[in-house]
Amino acid sequence: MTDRLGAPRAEPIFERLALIGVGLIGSSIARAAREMGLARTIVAIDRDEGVVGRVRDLGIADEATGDALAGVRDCDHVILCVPVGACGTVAAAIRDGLKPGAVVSDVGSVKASVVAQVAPHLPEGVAFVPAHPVAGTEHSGPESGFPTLFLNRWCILTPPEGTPPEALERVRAFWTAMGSNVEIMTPEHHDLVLAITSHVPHLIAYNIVGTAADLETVTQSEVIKFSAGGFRDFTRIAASDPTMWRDIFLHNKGAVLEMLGRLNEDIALLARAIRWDDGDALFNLFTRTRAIRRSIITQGQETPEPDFGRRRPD
Ligand SMILES: NC(=O)c1ccc[n+]([C@@H]2O[C@H](COP(=O)([O-])OP(=O)(O)OC[C@H]3O[C@@H](n4cnc5c(N)ncnc54)[C@H](O)[C@@H]3O)[C@@H](O)[C@H]2O)c1
Ligand SMILES: O=C(O)C(=O)C[C@]1(C(=O)O)C=C[C@@H](O)C=C1
Repeated sequence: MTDRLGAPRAEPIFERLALIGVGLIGSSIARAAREMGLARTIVAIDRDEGVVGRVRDLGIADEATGDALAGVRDCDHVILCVPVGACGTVAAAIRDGLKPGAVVSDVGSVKASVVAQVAPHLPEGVAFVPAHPVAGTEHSGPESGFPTLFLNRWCILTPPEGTPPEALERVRAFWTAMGSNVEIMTPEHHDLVLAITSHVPHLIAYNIVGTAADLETVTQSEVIKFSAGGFRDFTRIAASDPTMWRDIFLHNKGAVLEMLGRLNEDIALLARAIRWDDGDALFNLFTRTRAIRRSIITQGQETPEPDFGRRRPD
């Protein structure tokens, strides 16, 4: 048995792993953990009985249940893979089932709010190591997951002060074995960085697709007919799960509004450059942004198309 980096793995990192919420991320973890032998037993938990049935049919976990309290019993690693707005409710529901020494984590796209929601519910002796795999697609549900999702992607950990080092190391080893590069930062810093690199870009995509669809002179059919290049890329992002993204914006309000303020100022500058024929200003900005795109590809954070190994084809 080897991990994603090819290192031999003798023993699982966890005995019993519970994944609560078995959609894109939860099912990808199940597949990767199973493939690499990171847990002896994988328990899949979802409040949607339809999802529980599909997880059983897919055979991606050893056990599948709709009962979170019973599902987490005896688990030494419990990962919340639900929308960020549901993390507090789930933590309260599993509290009495968590065994001493268990390590609780999550995969939420927002960190400060998740820490505030979850930490108060965790009993003494249970460690909390929040995580955010910066990897995903616009698809949802257990069928959309795949084991290489986290390969060469960042996973950001935001451990609260006083987290037992052993718990942190086990979570780090778990994500490293799935192929991620692990970085540690505070929840607040995470939320600020992700506001500009992930959250605001999604808001822009939702906005541009919504505006185009609303335009009276551009009919819906023309939007579909002519959506070839840039607009089509926006529609991929704007197809992302509405519940997940509603929760992200409501739970990272401060940082998103701060970045939007900055963005509005910069858009006003671009409008001014266009109005006054300031070609140099436009050319200089576009040259800088092209260099950023190229450096992202060089660092392996984006794979040139086609790449059906990481991202499912449309
Ligand atoms: N999709 C991405 O690109 C991506 C990337 C990184 C992190 N995340 C984060 O991962 C989490 C899950 O996202 P996803 O894309 O896997 O979502 P998803 O919609 O594919 O799956 C979420 C699952 O959670 C279940 N669920 C919801 N509330 C629940 C509850 N109270 N108890 C038990 N199950 C519940 C749903 O039934 C669903 O099966 C979110 O917090 C999101 O912010 C998503
Ligand atoms: O690639 C995509 O479709 C994504 O939206 C993935 C993406 C991102 O913005 O990069 C979305 C949200 C997650 O928290 C992490 C990753």
